[in-house]
Amino acid sequence: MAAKYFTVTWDQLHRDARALAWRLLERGPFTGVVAITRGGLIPAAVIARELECRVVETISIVTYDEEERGAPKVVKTPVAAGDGKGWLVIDDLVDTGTTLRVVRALLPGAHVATVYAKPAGKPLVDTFITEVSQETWILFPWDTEPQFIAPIARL
Ligand SMILES: O=P(O)(O)OC[C@H]1O[C@H](OP(=O)(O)OP(=O)(O)O)[C@H](O)[C@@H]1O
Ligand SMILES: O=c1[nH]c(=O)c2nc[nH]c2[nH]1
Ligand SMILES: [Mg+2]
Repeated sequence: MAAKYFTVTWDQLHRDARALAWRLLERGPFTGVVAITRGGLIPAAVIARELECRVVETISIVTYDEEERGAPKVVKTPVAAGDGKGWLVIDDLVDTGTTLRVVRALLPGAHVATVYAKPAGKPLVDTFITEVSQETWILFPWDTEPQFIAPIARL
């Protein structure tokens, strides 16, 4: 269990992904976007829309089983992105940097961006929007659902 949780709603994710697109505008234009699946798919769709980029590729690295980290496994490589030069790589977050280390080795020329970043992974990212502490677990809207909670007075 993480020490703290940072809950992200669909609205907030959309707003933060658009803020990232604003920041990336001056770093482009890009030949295409590579989404790191699965977490990078939604921010990549928002950013590709804002940057008017129609070419979207995917790379799939499996590193976590829920909050448990394992050895990173590449289960899909991008077909069209070459060494990444001129391409924009998007992920939802960087935590330890394990996933991005693998991605950077495969696409050394790419510009790498995430919406959220934790301190240990920050050096692996070229552009990000919001930093949270290393002990915080980010809860994304696709992993959560609203539920009843007890009144504060009863906790
Ligand atoms: O910096 P790291 O310590 O490598 O952690 C960050 C990665 O972990 C999560 O992906 P996950 O492996 O859970 O797969 P998913 O995107 O398919 O959920 C997240 O989406 C990042 O890709
Ligand atoms: O949903 C997630 N939240 C996180 O904080 C995290 N770190 C690695 N992988 C993660 N997945
Ligand atoms: Mg991921």
